[in-house]
Amino acid sequence: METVVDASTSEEANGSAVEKKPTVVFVLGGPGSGKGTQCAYIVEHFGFSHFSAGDLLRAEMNSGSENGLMIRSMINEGKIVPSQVTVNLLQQAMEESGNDKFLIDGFPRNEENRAAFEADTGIEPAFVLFFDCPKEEMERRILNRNQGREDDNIETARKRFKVFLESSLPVVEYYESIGKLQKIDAARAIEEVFESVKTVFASINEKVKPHGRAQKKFTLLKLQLKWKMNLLRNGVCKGY
Ligand SMILES: Nc1ncnc2c1ncn2[C@@H]1O[C@H](COP(=O)(O)OP(=O)(O)OP(=O)(O)O)[C@@H](O)[C@H]1O
Ligand SMILES: O=c1ccn([C@@H]2O[C@H](COP(=O)(O)O)[C@@H](O)[C@H]2O)c(=O)[nH]1
Ligand SMILES: [Mg+2]
Repeated sequence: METVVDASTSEEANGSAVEKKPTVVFVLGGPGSGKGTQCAYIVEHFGFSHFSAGDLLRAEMNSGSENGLMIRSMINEGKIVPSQVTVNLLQQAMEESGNDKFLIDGFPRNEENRAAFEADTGIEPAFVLFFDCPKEEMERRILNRNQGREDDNIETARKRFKVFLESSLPVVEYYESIGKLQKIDAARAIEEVFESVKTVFASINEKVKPHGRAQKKFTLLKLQLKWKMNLLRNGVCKGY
C-alpha cells in the first residue's frame, strides 16, 4: 500500500512539534459520476478511510433519529441537508475511525457546507478530486445502479443534477481557483479512471514529502501553476 503525505502538516517549527491534522481529500462530481466506485479503490491502494456524506445521511435517516424525516424529504427532492447535520455526522465518523487519512465523498455540496466544515474542524482539504462526466452518462449510470436508492429515478436524478450545477459546481470552481483541484475524466471505463486517480495520488505523494518550509512552499506554488495551466487549457468541466 502506498502512503500519501499531507502538504500542510507533520512539520516541526522551531524544534517543537506542530499538531498534526488529519489529511482530508474531498471527492466531488455529479450524481452517478463514479465517486463511490473510485473511493473503494483508493481505500484499497492508499489506506484512506472513506466516508460518503450521502451514505451517512441515509444511515441517519434509517436510524429513527429525530432528523430522519427531514433527511428523507431532502434526499427525495435532491436538496442539500443543512450543513450542521452533515458536518456532525462526518466529524463523528472521522473521530471513531482511528485513521488520520479521509476521503470525504459527495461533500461539500455548496459554499455553506464548505465553510461550516472548515470552521468546525479547522481542516482544509489537501486537494480535491473532481470526477468530470457528461450528464447523459451520469443519468445512464444512476438508472442502472440497482442498489435500491429511493432517489435513483429520473425525476429526482434531474433535480440532483440541477442542484449540482447551481450549488456544487461553484465549490469545484473555488477549489480550482486556489489550485487544489485535480480533475479526472470520469467518462471512461472504471479501470482507466482509476489509472488517472492513481497518478494523482502518487504524484501528490512524491511532491509533498516533508522537506524544508521554503522548498515546500516553492513546490506547492509550482504545482498550483501547473494545475492552473491545465485547467485553462481544458476548462473545469465537460460543458454541462
Ligand atoms: N467508469 C464507470 N463506467 C461505467 N459505470 C460506472 C463507472 N463508475 C461507476 N459506475 C457505475 O455507475 C453507478 C454509479 O456509480 P457510483 O455509485 O460510484 O457513483 P457516485 O458518484 O457515488 O453517485 P452518487 O453521487 O449518486 O452517490 C454504479 O452502478 C457504478 O457501478
Ligand atoms: O453533503 C451532502 C451529501 C448528500 N446530501 C443528500 O444526499 C443525496 C444523495 O447523495 P449522494 O452523494 O448521491 O449519495 C443528495 O442528493 C442530497 O439530497 C446532502 O444533502 N448533503
Ligand atoms: Mg455515491
